[in-house]
Amino acid sequence: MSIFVFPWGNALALSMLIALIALMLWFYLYTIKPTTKFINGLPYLPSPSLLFGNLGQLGNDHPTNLQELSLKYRMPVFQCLFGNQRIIFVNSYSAAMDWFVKNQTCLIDRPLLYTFHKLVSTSQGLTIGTSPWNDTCKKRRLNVQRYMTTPAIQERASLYDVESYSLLRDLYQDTSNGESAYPYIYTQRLALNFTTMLCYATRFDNIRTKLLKEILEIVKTISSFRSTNKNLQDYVPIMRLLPENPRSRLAVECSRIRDEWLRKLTQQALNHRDDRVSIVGDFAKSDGNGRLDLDDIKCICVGLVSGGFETLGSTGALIFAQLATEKGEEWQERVYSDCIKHYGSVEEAWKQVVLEQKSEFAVSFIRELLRMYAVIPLIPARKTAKAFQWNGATIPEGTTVILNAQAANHDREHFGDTVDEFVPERFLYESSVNHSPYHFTFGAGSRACTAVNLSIRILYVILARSCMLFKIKRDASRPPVNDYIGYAADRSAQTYWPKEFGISLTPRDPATMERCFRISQEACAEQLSYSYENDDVADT
Ligand code: HEM
Repeated sequence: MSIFVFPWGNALALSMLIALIALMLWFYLYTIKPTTKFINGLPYLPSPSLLFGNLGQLGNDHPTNLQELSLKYRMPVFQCLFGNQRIIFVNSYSAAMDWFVKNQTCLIDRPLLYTFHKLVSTSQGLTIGTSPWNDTCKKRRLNVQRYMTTPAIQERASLYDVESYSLLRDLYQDTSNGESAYPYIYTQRLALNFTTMLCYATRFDNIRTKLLKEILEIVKTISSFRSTNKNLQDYVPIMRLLPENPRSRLAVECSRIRDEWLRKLTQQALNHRDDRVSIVGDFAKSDGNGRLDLDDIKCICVGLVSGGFETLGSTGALIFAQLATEKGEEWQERVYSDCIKHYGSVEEAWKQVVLEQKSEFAVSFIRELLRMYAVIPLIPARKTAKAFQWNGATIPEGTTVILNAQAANHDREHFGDTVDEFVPERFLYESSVNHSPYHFTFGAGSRACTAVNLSIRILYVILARSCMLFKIKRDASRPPVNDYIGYAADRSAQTYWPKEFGISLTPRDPATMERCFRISQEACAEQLSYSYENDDVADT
């Protein structure tokens, strides 16, 4: 018998029906209805599912699948749905120029992400790279530029010196017993030290320091919260309501640990404000009357450390992955002879490469390395700050746009048939590709990486100094993977790092190596003494 025959039953059924409709409406509005409208006139990815949008078509490797779909449907730019979020992907060199260079003022903003911005970044505030465009972000970005100018880079030449020396010293020591080493951990330390020296005047001399390991782990985990395919809760809101979301718990825990070591490093820099040069020290000496307050400085520093260390660490290791190929032996000789030609002798080259990038071949090699491996293949999302027209479509304000740098860097129409090969001479001669932007690995336009020149300089120093002193050999039992897709250890990460491989370093001439090492030891005695391990205030 049906309940509908009783008057009270009718009321109950009606309430239940209303509740059900309200629930469905809420469900639709909260988790299914796209956050922004379909953009007329802009191509789109077909067949989105109700709950996940087009995410199901992108598998584990978003950049490569987006690149393939763009080629398959002949759409360099398309809109698609990630859960209920509409996102535009830009996948070719010329479209990247149109969107991110020509229309850069329209793309100056960044969207907020649920996991990264609501869970991870609550305590330290937003870094430059993750902040929407506002007066605070503008002020911080302008201040960071002060440390990235050509004179500022020259002034901090000792940083390139001390870190490249320590890298080669340890790689040599750890492989001189006939063993091979995976250079990534060494280049990670170089990158981390580089940024912690800049910000806090502290470095890690011992590659096995516990805090160093902890930092490397935490920063990697934190950056994974910005990856497009590890954070379903960013795009499918219903996931946020699940009671035990392990990703969210991990996010909160990581941010707590990070705050703790940042507090230690900041304290250490404050303690050394009078005897060491650092961004935190600069601020402290100005007695807080400068244009930045302590919150600004903390945010700038955490942004520089996290922005710099993974990208630079990965690209640095990829130098060795290329030098350890068969052709790499020839390239080592070429860097060596080009440096001798320009600098005169090994010792002179060792001293001068931190000040001048005279070897055109080494510069072209680094550019090609950056083009080949976009270590952040999907550039962190931008948001349109104002509407603009593209190919007849109006792109409204508030739209999320992501540049697929991997696809743009491997655009056959722009780079020709050798696009997927590593050609270190590519940017050496007059050619249709030898102009800025050479590639999109640093992003482009108004929110491009602030540290392009500084990064190229340190990569140049690593390459030149390695080839001046050593012959780099691969471990045949664990050779590097060099293709631009297969090289990445985890294709679902936001920043890629190379799969494990082994190299060893054999000195070209042991006596010259010793002399060059001594030159750096003496020139950088002070910086070497800034080691975290030596500092008794480390754990205060
Ligand atoms: C090989 C090395 C590096 C690569 C490939 C790289 C790549 C990138 C990319 C792709 C972006 C986003 C750009 C965009 O949205 O268009 C970025 C932003 C940024 N990077 Fe780098 N980066 C590197 C090194 C560094 C270093 C060493 C530092 C600091 C010392 C740094 C600091 C920053 C900052 C502060 C931003 C935020 C810019 C903004 O949003 O306004 N980067 N980087």
